[in-house]
Amino acid sequence: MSRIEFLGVSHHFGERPVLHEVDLDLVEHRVGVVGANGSGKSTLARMINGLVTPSRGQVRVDGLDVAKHGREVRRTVGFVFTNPDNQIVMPTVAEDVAFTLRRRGLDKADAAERVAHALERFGLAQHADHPAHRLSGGQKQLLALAAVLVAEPAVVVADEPTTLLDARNARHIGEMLHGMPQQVIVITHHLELLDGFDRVIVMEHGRIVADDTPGAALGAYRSLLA
Ligand SMILES: Nc1ncnc2c1ncn2[C@@H]1O[C@H](COP(=O)(O)OP(=O)(O)OP(=O)(O)O)[C@@H](O)[C@H]1O
Repeated sequence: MSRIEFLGVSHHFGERPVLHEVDLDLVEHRVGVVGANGSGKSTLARMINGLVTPSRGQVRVDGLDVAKHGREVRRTVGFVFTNPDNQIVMPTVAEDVAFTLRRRGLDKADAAERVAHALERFGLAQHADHPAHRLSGGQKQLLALAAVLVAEPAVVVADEPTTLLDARNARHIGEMLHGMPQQVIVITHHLELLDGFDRVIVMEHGRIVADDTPGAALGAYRSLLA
């Protein structure tokens, strides 16, 4: 597994403080992050691959300061957004999955094989040449995940990947995330997604208020919500 460290991380957007002195050392296979709306989860997640740079402190991935080595870190950390429409950039399903690989300079035959394998794995093979925007919401989320995973990142950060999905597709994406060999960091309001995870972090007002096994952490979170 990779090692993701937050060292004294604070953040503010303009005048608004969003994270306060966060210290974390994440080495587990599956880590969940929960918390009320606006508690700072997405900001925390985005710092892992440099989409947000902390106002103070440092985030490191395998010892590399994300603020200084963003490009290198993004080869290790794949990011799945809540809304797949923000992530789909090419006209067809296969082209979208191939896009990351093309940017990495893979030769055509090698890339085509990896794309075919990714589409197969995510049940999208029969849609390879279809327009990506015509897929259903669940299929789009699968496409977004396939497009990230085809590059074989060591870490996948997924920010509320099931929020837009119906229960069946949410379960499917949940199973995918759970079964992946990669280190997975999942931000979610769907607490059942975190069953069997190794560690769950609870955030409130930009602070970590619980950090434990899913049972204990989610118990603490439910008490907070009550
Ligand atoms: N780019 C931005 N500019 C200004 N404020 C922002 C920006 N992004 C987030 N915020 C603010 O930072 C705070 C934390 O937002 P964040 O998205 O990290 O929370 P969250 O826990 O992921 O919330 P949710 O569960 O609603 O997605 C919120 O008050 C939000 O309005």
